[in-house]
Amino acid sequence: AWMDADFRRQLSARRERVEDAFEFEGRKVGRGSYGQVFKTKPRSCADAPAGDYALKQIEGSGLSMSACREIALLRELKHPNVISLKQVYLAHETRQIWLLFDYAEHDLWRMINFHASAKKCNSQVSLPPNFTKSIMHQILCGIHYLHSNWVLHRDLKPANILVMGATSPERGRVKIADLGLARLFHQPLTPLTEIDPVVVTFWYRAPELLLGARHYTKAIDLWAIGCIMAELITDKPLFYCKQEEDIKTSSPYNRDQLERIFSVMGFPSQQDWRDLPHLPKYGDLVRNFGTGQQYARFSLGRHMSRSFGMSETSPEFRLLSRLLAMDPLRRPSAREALEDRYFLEEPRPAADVFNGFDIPYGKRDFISDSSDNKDDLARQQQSQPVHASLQQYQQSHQQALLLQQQQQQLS
Ligand SMILES: Cc1ccc(-n2nc(C(C)(C)C)cc2NC(=O)NCCCN2CCOCC2)cc1
Repeated sequence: AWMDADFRRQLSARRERVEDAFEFEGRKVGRGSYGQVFKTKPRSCADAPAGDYALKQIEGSGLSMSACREIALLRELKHPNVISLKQVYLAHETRQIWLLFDYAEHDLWRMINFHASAKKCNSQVSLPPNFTKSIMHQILCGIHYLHSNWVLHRDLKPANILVMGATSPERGRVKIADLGLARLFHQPLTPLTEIDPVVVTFWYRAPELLLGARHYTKAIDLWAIGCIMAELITDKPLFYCKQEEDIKTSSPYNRDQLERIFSVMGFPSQQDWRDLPHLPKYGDLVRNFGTGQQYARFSLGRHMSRSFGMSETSPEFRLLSRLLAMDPLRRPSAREALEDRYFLEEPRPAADVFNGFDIPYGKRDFISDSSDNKDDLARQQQSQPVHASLQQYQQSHQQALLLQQQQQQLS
């Protein structure tokens, strides 16, 4: 061996083992094709500051391409709105790779589901008036940082927008992450189902990708941010489209998803999107949709005003319609979006998206090893039964109100 045995033994004896430094048995919060994630705290002997951490055990062994990319990428990036890699552990015996992150208790997927369920049971959950604006501002700050470092996200969706919990010093701060399928190739045409059987959603995919665009662009990330903004406002995925169980087609062209986009946005005319006819799947588009006359009366303004009473002249709507321009060349850059009037007028975006309000969401569930992957994943994506966390929230909220009244009587 190139390293003499005695020296190797010394190194191995001194190397900090992840299981010696952290306690994570039975505290798995995530699992997918990319690996598994545990919620953990440092043991007293570890030199990590107190607090919650996320330990990601990378799938497979040795320095796989995806492990290499994640480590190389994350160690270069440092921004308050981007997940930060704290430490890398290499377990030599098992050739396992562990990544240590600050733990994020919440994510937009679970938060939006919580509000959607609360609406269904007619329970009001009070949120600060600048909630959506604060989240949007921090997503755009994070994406502006990534794009200025020529990093494209490629898979922005609510599940990848994390928010720090009440016990974190960064309470209510957005952290952009990528929990999803560790894509082996960065071509948008790789059928994701080859990598992971979990059904992927196309709800956040820009129209040019669905029409065969061969390369990801910054504008593709901005489209997804527009979809997330609409979902924060309405608690519903804007381009919700039922998913076929197993997506057989490896083609990027997804007729149902395009149909949903057109029934919200209307059909793009020549002057709306000059380059449309040059896209690879334009032939399929014409074959399936003709001249799109049947969508003539649809528009985003009509959709948002009819279903959510949003005024087409409000700054909120104007930013949304800029982000959701069908022609990628007409979408704003992250910087241009941050300079939009929406962020300059009251109420201003806040550093803590909860603005000091009680955080109503439950903690992440731990997933056990017993049940098989699919159920796990379904349950893992389920938030804690809403009524439970809703009751907890209402009780703590009632107590807070009662306390406030007593204090007022006293003062
Ligand atoms: C192959 C691959 C996979 C992921 C990445 N990746 N990329 C990013 C961006 C946001 C910088 C683009 C973040 C990650 N990794 C990641 O979020 N990791 C998961 C962090 C786990 N959370 C930490 C906070 O608490 C909840 C769990 C890169 C390459």
